[in-house]
Amino acid sequence: MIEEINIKYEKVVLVGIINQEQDEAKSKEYLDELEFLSYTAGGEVVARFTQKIAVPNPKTFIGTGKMEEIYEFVHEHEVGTVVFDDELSPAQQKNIEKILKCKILDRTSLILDIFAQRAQTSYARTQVELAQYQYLLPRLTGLWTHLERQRGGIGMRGPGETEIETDRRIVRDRIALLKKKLETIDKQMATQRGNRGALVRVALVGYTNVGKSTLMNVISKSDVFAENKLFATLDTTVRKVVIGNLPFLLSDTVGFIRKLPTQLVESFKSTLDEVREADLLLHVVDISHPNFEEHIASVNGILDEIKCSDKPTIMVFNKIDQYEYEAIEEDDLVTEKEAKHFTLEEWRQTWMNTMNGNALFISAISKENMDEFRQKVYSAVREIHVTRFPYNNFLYPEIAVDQQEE
Ligand SMILES: Nc1nc2c(ncn2[C@@H]2O[C@H](COP(=O)(O)OP(=O)(O)OP(=O)(O)O)[C@@H](O)[C@H]2O)c(=O)[nH]1
Ligand SMILES: [Mg+2]
Repeated sequence: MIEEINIKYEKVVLVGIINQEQDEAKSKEYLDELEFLSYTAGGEVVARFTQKIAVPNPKTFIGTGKMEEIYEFVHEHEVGTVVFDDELSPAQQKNIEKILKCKILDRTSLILDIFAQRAQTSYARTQVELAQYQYLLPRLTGLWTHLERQRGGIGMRGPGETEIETDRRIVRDRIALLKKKLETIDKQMATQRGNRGALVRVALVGYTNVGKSTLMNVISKSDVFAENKLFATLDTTVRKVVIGNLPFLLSDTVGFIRKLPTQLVESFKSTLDEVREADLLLHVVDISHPNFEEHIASVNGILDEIKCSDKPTIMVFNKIDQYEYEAIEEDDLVTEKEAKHFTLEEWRQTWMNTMNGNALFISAISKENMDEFRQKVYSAVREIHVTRFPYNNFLYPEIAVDQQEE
């Protein structure tokens, strides 16, 4: 018998909405990303459904007609999972499940699922487990328990409610336990970080799949797992890197994403501490991605959330080898120039021009502009170093990095 070696992908259907905040094009981009997320989680997207809806239906998120359409498709094609791009309330999730009679996920639960799949170390697993239980807790409520309890009285005190209460207690206990476990690990990690001594600390941050690990491998000549899936990295890797004559610590960490579940931000506290305690951030951007400006905004939002937006930052625009723009024909006087028509040179003249030279354009894969990258990082690290250790200056006289390389 021939063994089946192909990975079995689950059939998945995506659902998104179009409204004032997200027009058709935006909605498509979000669904593209959701498709990539589904694929990373092991799902093959067989159809997408979108609905123009100003205010989501409080009970079922989308309208009845659209729901019927999805129901028919799902049952005709034996689809097991429907993924919504937006966060569903526990009640909505339950209602939709009843109607569609299949597994219902939203963006948050999908991301949590990927994290769960990819968590390697017991530390990462504990963090993910905590986030999952926090997501689960409000969803343990029976749909009507809230109302029932308010009404109380005869016939409303059933075993159902008690069961839910017991379940909830178990989950709460588990959450408390996991939090304690993480606290202990956090303390250990803080000590470890403290033991790393006086070296300047640099952290790679950025949207998922932009090439942080690849860049880490290139500059530290290490071998960090990189692949074309989302959230390849969950644990932080720290390497000592020497550029010119200057040693510093470089950490590669979990990538960010639009609407990163808050439960994850919270439980990945220690992983993110690496970013919080860094002296310098290298914000890596995939400039070949049509949505890269929005990615930057998402990352900045999370940096803000973890109080890191004031840190010295170098913007590293990666994947220039893959950058493409749409040319406007010279005799085309109608098409208005937008972001997708910019050449790299034109991009440099936009807001990037106001970054005081703290914007770099590289390719970690084809190693373009790596000398400029090294020189820039070297200068920034050196500046932090000599400010911190003014008497140590003589150890590191300024040098031109490229002359020192191999
Ligand atoms: N064309 C091109 N591809 C690149 C470049 N840098 C990285 N990649 C590819 O982009 C994909 C993602 O790279 P990673 O290094 O895993 O990205 P990451 O930012 O660490 O991703 P997460 O850990 O998931 O957050 C891989 O397939 C890399 O080969 C580049 O400069 N050019
Ligand atoms: Mg990575």
